[in-house]
Amino acid sequence: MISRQQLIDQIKQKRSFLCVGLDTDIEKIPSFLKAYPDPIFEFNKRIIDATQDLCVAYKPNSAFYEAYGVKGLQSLIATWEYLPKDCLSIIDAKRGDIGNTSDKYAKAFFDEASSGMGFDAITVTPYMGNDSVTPYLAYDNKWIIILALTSSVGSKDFQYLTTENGFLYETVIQKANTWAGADRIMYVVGATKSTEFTNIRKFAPDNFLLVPGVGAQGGSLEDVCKYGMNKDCGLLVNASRSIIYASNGEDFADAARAEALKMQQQMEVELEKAGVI
Ligand SMILES: O=C(O)c1cc(=O)[nH]c(=O)n1[C@@H]1O[C@H](COP(=O)(O)O)[C@@H](O)[C@H]1O
Repeated sequence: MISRQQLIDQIKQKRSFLCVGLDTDIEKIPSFLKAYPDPIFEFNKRIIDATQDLCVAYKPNSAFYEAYGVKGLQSLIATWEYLPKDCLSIIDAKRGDIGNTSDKYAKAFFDEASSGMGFDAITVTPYMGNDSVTPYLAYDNKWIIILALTSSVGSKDFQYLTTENGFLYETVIQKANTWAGADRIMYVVGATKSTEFTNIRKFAPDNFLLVPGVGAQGGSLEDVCKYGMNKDCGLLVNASRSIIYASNGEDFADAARAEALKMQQQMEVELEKAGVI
């Protein structure tokens, strides 16, 4: 379990707010790993070993594991067990359902004694409202990360619809702020929406924002920091494909490290610029 203050301390210590996304695709990992009993875990293990001093969070995306049934879940559990305990562990599951079902999702990803996994945080969709989110908050010291303004092209379909309180994504943030504080809730805001960050900070001045969309999706780290960084940093910037598939040869872990280092160095500059470190 990582508290808000511990996360801030980690960011200052590692001079990084990088989240490495473990979207591990059996079709994309180097073929020599297929000789191992659990190639997906073997890949993740080497990526984690190569990057853990450069990042403060890891985010396995559940779809990449669920796609392979029981074996995929075993790889996910083994990966969770291997994650360094000083890093925030985020399961990117994007769940949302009625209360008694959310209870089971929360148990699946938070309750180690039940499922073998005890992630620190989960991504959730807010569409079903308060009772779909409360079951996760019943777990002390765990985080929920609510989809607010996503990096996807389809974000315009619903998230920019106007309500009496402004855009729908603004209403989502205002409402979710009444469910718990910045010590329990983060919001997902896509890096591809960097100019919107100023607006988002009006509604979520203190919350950490999980920011996917740099790297493969083309978002700008500099712009995200310019418009979205707060006095505690307040950002976790995720990169998945650009780091983990930097090479598909035997040097993949070194190549991942080089990419992560490049991002960490840019982050250090931004943290200094903003006076966080
Ligand atoms: O919740 C997310 O993490 C997420 C939200 C969003 O708006 N956009 C987005 O890309 N993501 C996730 O962030 C990761 C981005 O991966 P890369 O584009 O490879 O860096 C994937 O796991 C996506 O599912």
